[in-house]
Amino acid sequence: MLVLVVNCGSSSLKYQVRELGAGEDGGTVLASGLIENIGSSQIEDHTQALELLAERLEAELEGRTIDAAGHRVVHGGERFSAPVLATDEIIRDIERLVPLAPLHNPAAVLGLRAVQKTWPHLPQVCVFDTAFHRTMPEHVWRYAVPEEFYERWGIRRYGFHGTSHDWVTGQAAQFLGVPRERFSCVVAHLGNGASVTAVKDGASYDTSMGYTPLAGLVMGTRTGDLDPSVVTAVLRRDPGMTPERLDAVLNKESGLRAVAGDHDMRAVQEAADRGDARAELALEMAAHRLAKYVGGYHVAVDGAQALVFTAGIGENASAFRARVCGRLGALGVVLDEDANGTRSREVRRISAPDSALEVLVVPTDEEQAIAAATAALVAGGPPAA
Ligand SMILES: Nc1ncnc2c1ncn2[C@@H]1O[C@H](COP(=O)(O)OP(=O)(O)O)[C@@H](O)[C@H]1O
Ligand SMILES: CC(=O)OP(=O)(O)O
Ligand SMILES: [Mg+2]
Repeated sequence: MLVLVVNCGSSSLKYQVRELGAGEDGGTVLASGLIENIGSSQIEDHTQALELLAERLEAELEGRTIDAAGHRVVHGGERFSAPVLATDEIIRDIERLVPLAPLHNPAAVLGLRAVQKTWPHLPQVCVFDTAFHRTMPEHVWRYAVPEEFYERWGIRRYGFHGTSHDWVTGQAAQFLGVPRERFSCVVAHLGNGASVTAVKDGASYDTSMGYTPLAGLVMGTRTGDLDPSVVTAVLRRDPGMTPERLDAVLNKESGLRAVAGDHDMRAVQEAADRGDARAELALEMAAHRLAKYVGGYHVAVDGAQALVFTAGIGENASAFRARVCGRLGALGVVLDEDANGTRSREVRRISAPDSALEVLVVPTDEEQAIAAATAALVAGGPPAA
């Protein structure tokens, strides 16, 4: 089966075509690419991007046709706890969630509609970032605010990056030879967006992102956790400030970018290595925040068996991993410096034999997980891992 995996951003579209055999997990990649600058004079909208993609695929797939499409949908609200086949009704439901994820969901809706227009009979599957976190207990997902915030506006903690946290948890359990339902760990997904999840008995118990993907860790351009009074204070003091502008500041002009002047971990690490004090401060802030979460989540899951690093920074930034693990001595974490410094695309252990917690690096693969879930739903096969 050929599955097109689509990850729509507001101005970009990432795609992969994967071939999956019967019972195969994620298959092999036949084609992949990125269409950028959607909304510019060359590519007006997502429909036009999909037309361009269809043309590219016709050339790349040499006459073979796509059997299904799987979409990453960031916000599934309370309704979706698993992947679903997209119907008109489902697409309208995702559209209704736009107020909860104004930066992420509109693009997914456009992508679903554009695929529908370009390939009218293609089965489409939605895979939600929030779905994995639907197992969080109420005392974790609640905010201590008046009840009507939740009743009227759905204000609660949802959590994101679930497809990645779920996939990485399965890989880590398998690597350690522990049955997933008896595996507890802390997963740090550190990309441009970053979140950390407490996994208890194989399921999400707590996670650092909340109502939106702004909460939690210090990220490339996002603040992470912040006293909400900062928001009201700035709105009151700056007469030119609006909620929309402040949203943009907190999401796009904060985090590493605000402190170090660059959002990219490679650039920040290089600057710190040259002795740049702001870059060093930014890294200390990011590492301190993450280490606090790891300690808290170790307690929350009654003792994690492993700490797992994934995504662009988690998989590649060995110096940042060392900086974080260096703060976890109280948990008995001991890093194997050589293993940490070795580059690889494989699941691997980077903790020393006497470490109280296993520390692993697991490459994430959201596309593979989306392809597997899509194939499983369309073929009625076994559910994805
Ligand atoms: N070799 C590397 N060393 C340090 N950081 C890296 C390396 N490769 C990628 N990164 C960092 O990973 C981050 C991007 O992560 P990624 O998971 O690709 O992001 P996205 O959320 O956009 O998918 C960037 O901060 C980048 O600097
Ligand atoms: C939900 C989220 O933060 O996604 P990304 O990391 O792709 O920005
Ligand atoms: Mg990512």
